[in-house]
Amino acid sequence: MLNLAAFNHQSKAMQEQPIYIIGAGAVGKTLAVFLTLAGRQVYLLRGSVFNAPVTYEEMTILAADNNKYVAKLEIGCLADFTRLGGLVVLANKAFGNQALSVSLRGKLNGNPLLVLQNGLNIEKAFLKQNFEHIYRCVLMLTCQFEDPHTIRYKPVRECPVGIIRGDEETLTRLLHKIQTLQFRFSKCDEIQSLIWKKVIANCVFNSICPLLHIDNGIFYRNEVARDMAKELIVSCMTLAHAKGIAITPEDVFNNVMQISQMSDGQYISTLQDILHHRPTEMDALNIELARLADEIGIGATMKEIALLGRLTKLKAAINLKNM
Ligand SMILES: NC(=O)C1=CN([C@@H]2O[C@H](COP(=O)(O)OP(=O)(O)OC[C@H]3O[C@@H](n4cnc5c(N)ncnc54)[C@H](OP(=O)(O)O)[C@@H]3O)[C@@H](O)[C@H]2O)C=CC1
Ligand SMILES: CC(C)(CO)C(=O)C(=O)O
Repeated sequence: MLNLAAFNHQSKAMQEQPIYIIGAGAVGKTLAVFLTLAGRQVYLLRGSVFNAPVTYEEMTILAADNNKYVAKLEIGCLADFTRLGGLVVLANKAFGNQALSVSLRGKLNGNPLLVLQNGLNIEKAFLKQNFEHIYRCVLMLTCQFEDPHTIRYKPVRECPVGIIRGDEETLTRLLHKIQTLQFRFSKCDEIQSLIWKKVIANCVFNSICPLLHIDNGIFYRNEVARDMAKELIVSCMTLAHAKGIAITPEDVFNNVMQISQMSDGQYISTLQDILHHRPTEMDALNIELARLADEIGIGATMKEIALLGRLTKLKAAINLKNM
């Protein structure tokens, strides 16, 4: 049974602790601005750099309601802390998780880790390192740099958060801690099906949009693109069902259409990566789904998903070489 006095005491303690956001990119900076303006103590830490001097940046978030949210952010590194005394939020690229699971080991002291990244099985490294509290958020928003100090932010809807390893009480407390009016989170009991729904949506968006060099609204505006999305979604169902994930193609398609409409004009994160000559997260999207299908002998069902993933990776690699 829930001990209310103890819960309230721990909630108050967590409210007073800082929040550490790892990954000073579009999502990390957007969240840091909203939390700072809501009065939380926030440390934004570089994900790809372990040790460097602290810097200060004024960031402006342009929201969908045309309001501007401005805050000064302090940006440091993991080496500045021997211990992280509060909630740790991962807003770095998921391919950095293996190395981060090693540099974060021993620094969390039982504090929760909240993963804000796209992809399937991205929590694996932290599970292997026996992190006690791992929570996963499915991001339903877009953040895009307009210039180095301005980010255009379009939320789609509340971002669900569920337990990978941990407990309900900690989840409730951490949601309370990171909730703001502009960057909304909600508690979710079935996080695995939402992860799969989003990953399949990402397989469609994060390959087709970069390959066409077009914004997210294409599926909402164009019938041919919409039909392609439907075909790709249907092709993922055999794998999802074989993995015990109870989702329907209609669920995923509606998700794609909602994201497409709400983020019309924004570029998908993978296209932003390619345009900035950065590596992509394809290995945790199309390539991971194709790998899982191969593993259980149904690789043929994922041929198109795999090919789109490989083409997107190739486009990113060519762009990296042409820097
Ligand atoms: N932008 C968007 O609209 C959306 C993004 N997402 C997801 O959110 C996550 C963050 O994306 P976003 O903010 O757009 O990405 P950005 O590239 O803007 O920022 C990610 C940050 O990750 C860090 N990073 C890069 N490489 C490594 C590495 N090898 N090891 C550790 N850290 C690394 C860098 O941090 P630093 O500079 O601090 O070193 C970088 O600033 C991704 O998983 C993305 O898929 C999901 C939905 C929408
Ligand atoms: C599909 C979308 C826009 C939703 O948040 C996304 O995940 C991305 O930009 O990578």
